[in-house]
Order: sequence, then structure tokens, then C-alpha cells
Amino acid sequence: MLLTWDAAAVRAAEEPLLRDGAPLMARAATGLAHHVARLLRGARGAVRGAHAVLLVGGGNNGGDTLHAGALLARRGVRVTALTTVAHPHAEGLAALRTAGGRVLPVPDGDLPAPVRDALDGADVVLDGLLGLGARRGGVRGPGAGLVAPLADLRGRAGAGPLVVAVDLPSGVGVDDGTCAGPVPVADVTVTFGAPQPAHVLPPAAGAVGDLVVVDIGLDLAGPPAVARLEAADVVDLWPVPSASGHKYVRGVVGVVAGSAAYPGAAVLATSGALRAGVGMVRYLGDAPVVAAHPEVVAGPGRVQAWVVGPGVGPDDDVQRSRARDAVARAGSHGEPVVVDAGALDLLPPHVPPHVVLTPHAGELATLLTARGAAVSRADVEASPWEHARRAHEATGATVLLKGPVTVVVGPHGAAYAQADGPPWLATAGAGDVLAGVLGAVLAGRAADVAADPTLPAALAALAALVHGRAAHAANPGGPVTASAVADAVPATVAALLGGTAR
Ligand SMILES: NC(=O)C1=CN([C@@H]2O[C@H](COP(=O)(O)OP(=O)(O)OC[C@H]3O[C@@H](n4cnc5c(N)ncnc54)[C@H](OP(=O)(O)O)[C@@H]3O)[C@@H](O)[C@H]2O)[C@@H](O)CC1
Ligand SMILES: [K+]
Repeated sequence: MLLTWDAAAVRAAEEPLLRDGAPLMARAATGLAHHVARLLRGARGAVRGAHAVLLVGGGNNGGDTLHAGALLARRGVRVTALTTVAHPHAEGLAALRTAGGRVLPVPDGDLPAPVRDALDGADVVLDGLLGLGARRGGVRGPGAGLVAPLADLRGRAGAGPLVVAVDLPSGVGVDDGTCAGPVPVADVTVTFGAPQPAHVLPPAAGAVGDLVVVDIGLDLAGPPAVARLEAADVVDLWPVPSASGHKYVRGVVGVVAGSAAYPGAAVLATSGALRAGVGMVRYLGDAPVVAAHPEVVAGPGRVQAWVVGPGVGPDDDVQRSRARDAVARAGSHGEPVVVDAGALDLLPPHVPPHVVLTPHAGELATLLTARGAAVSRADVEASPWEHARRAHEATGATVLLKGPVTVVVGPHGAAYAQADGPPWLATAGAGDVLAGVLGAVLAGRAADVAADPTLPAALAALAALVHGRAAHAANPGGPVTASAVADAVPATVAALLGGTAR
């Protein structure tokens, strides 16, 4: 599991070490230079003779970058520092000059020719404009003028420089992953001590590239902020049946989905649940689910978890009433419920955290607006983390907000950001499959969910991970359909469990 800590926690961990005189910046710069050299060797076969361009802001992030530049210059790299403030980090600047680096001040406005030439000829650009000290509003001043040219260079297929973000892509909201202005997009981000929420939260996570963590000796105390589940976590979370388990122990999922207009949503949600290995699916509705899946039992009965809402239309009073009953049972009987799509407007004012909402950005905006906050889809997309939290706080539910990075928020600080699927996964019906997979893992672990209110969040992240990986497995590098994603779930689970499911 990748854990992150917010800016205050990282600074608190640095503080006692700095008081004792620990050379944190030297450690950071050494690690940074090491990784830049490794990348240069990989890209061009040698470190010596490469051209590194440093984008230098006014704080210690610029200091790290200048010191790393000095170390690279000593290894035969031609280093040019583009300084965007009158007084960049003094020791770093002196070190770079002593090592033979060149310094070019960047004025406000149009970039002078030498600055453009330096960028044009770079093998690697180190983005050291802003790190932990970035304040909301995006990069301001002369540094802002470097962001667009960098994007142009990166756009040159195969010919642009490598971009390495120092600690963080400059200008991202460290704790909430927002991008208030244009942000330099990195191939690799080298961070120091511990990852921070912006490294995993959207939209900032899209500018991070590969994440490298350099150990500078920090001892992070207190709870982490946002987590990202990794493949190795699946074994601990996935409900694997025991040799003696019968179908009721493995979990029965009740599905309330589909309508005359959207019968396919019911078939897909049921596919997701079946392929994830649930003991049984009971289906309530008129869609041709049993014809598609003969193993499904039609009609009511005991279940361990519900999936309600995929393909349920606003005028379908019968399905809406069934969905409402299932959500009510979550409060009275404790059965977990996945509430998706057409059932999201049926929530009572407050629900327990084993009710898991699975909206996309537009649906989350509608839900928050219905509860008195004027929120647009664009607002949610600009700050998914903040809005998923607001939805959790407003409803009590665990919230899984779907997107290129899926964000999950539950009670007691439970929080996940999953980026497991390819862009191809943004296809009709994929969300129905996800709802089914999530219903299956909630049913399989219903007893544990009853004992741990934070577990639904972990299981929601787990479902997102398996769903995303199934999309990769369904057709590596190419388009997928929702049905193909569902079909790829069993082999994906088997591979992630590494043969433990006997
Ligand atoms: N602490 C440590 O020991 C260690 C820290 N380390 C490193 O230090 C970094 C944190 O350094 P930091 O605190 O100096 O902040 P940093 O990110 O360089 O920015 C501050 C500068 O930016 C400016 N500024 C702010 N917002 C702005 C904006 N939107 N647009 C433009 N400018 C803006 C602000 O100016 P102001 O607005 O205050 O006038 C100030 O000049 C951290 O990320 C890591 O790399 C490592 O060496 C390990 C040890
Ligand atoms: K940076």
C-alpha cells in the first residue's frame, strides 16, 4: 500500500531533524541527482555530456534543485539554471556556480532567446519552482512563463526532454491534489521523505508520472492521509472462500437494476458480481438477466449485500421502491448496499458507512446540489477529493467517486485514490460492472464490514483496483467493452491472489 502524509505532517517530521542539524537538503539533492543521472543513462546511454536545465523558484525546492544541479555538473553534465526570483537559494546558487553551472535569470513576459535555446537543447528539465511551500493559485511570476513552453517541448513525440518534478509538480495543492493553474507535467517525480496526497489525488496525480521516494530519514508520526492500494494488498482484502464454505457463507448479492430503457445495466452489474466470485446473485427486476446468466436466481430472498441503481430510470416506481427498501435495510439490518446511478437520489438524510455511493462527477454534483450546495460537474472534476469528502460528510456514506483516478472516502479518515484502469475504461456500462464487483466483495466480507466501519472504503478501493486491472487484462493497450472487463475479472483476481484461492 502506498501511504501519503500531508504537508504539515512532513514538515513536522523534518523539524526535529533540522533542529539537530541533519543535512536534509543535501540528502534530498543527492537522491535527486542520483535518479536524474539514472534517467539520463537510460535515455542516452551516458550521463557525461548531457544538458540539464533547472527551473528554480524562490524557496528550498529551488535549493534542492540547485544543489542537485551542482552534483550533476560535477559528473560532466552541462547545467543551466533558469532562475525565476531575484534571490534564489544562496548556498545552492553558490554550489552550482562553483561546480561550473550557468545561471540565466528569467524575466516576466516573453522568454529571452538564451532561455528558449536552453530549454530547446535540454535532455532533462528539473522542475524546482515550487514544492511543499506552494500556496493556492498556481505558479505566479516569471516561473509561470516557463510552464507552457515546457508543455510544448514535451509534446514533441520522442524528441522532448525528460521532465523531473522536484518533490512535487510545481503549483499543485499538496494536500488536496488541485491544480489552480497550469502545472508542469513530469515523467518522473522525485519526492523526499514520504509521498504526499497530491502524488495520488486527481487532477495533480496526472502530472506526477512515475513516483520515486528518496529516504531522507524522516520518521512520519500520526495517521497517513490518502492511501493507494497496490496489487500486493489484494490477498489481505479479497474474500477467498474456505474449503468448507457454502454459497451463503461466500455471500449472496441482491441486485436491483435495469429498466425497460436500460436492461443491459442489470446484465452488466450481475456479470460483475458473478465474475468476482460471489456465492449467488438474486435479481429483482424485469431485465433478461437470467437468460444471460442462468446461475442467477430471480426474486427476493436473504442476501448479504445489495447493489441498487444501475439502469434504474427516474420513472420506474417499482425498481425505485425496491432500491429504497434496500437502502433502508442497511440502516435497520446492517446489510451493505452499493448505491449507483438511478438510486443516488433515493438516500435518506443520513446513512451508515456500509452504504457505498458510486457516483461519477456529474452525479456527485447533483447529489451535493440536492443537499443545498451549488456544485457543478466542473467543480467536482477540479477538486474530486474535496467533493467526495463533502459528500461523505453530508450523507455518512462511504463515497467512491469514479474518474481517471477513482477517489474513495469513508469514516475516520479512511481515504484511497486508485489509478488502475486504462483510459479505454471510460466506456458505457463499465460503472455497472464495478458496482457488481463491489457488491460481491461487500457480500463476501459482510461480517467484517459490520465490525469495521472503515472496511467498506478499503473494499471499494479494492473493487476499483480489480476493475481497472481487468480492463488492462481484457485487451492490453486497446479498446475494451464493459462485458469484456467483466469477463476478465476472474483471471485478474486469480493472478492477484497468486494461486492462494484453492
Ligand atoms: N524543509 C526542509 O528541511 C526540507 C525541504 N525540502 C525541500 O523544500 C521544499 C519546501 O521548501 P519551501 O518551504 O521553501 O517552499 P517552496 O516549495 O520552495 O516554495 C516557497 C517559495 O515559493 C514562493 N511561492 C509560494 N507559492 C507560490 C506561487 N503560487 N507562485 C510563485 N511562488 C510561490 C514563496 O514566496 P512567497 O510567496 O512566500 O513570497 C517562496 O519563495 C520541499 O518541497 C522540498 O523540495 C527538502 O530539501 C528536504 C528538506
Ligand atoms: K517542484
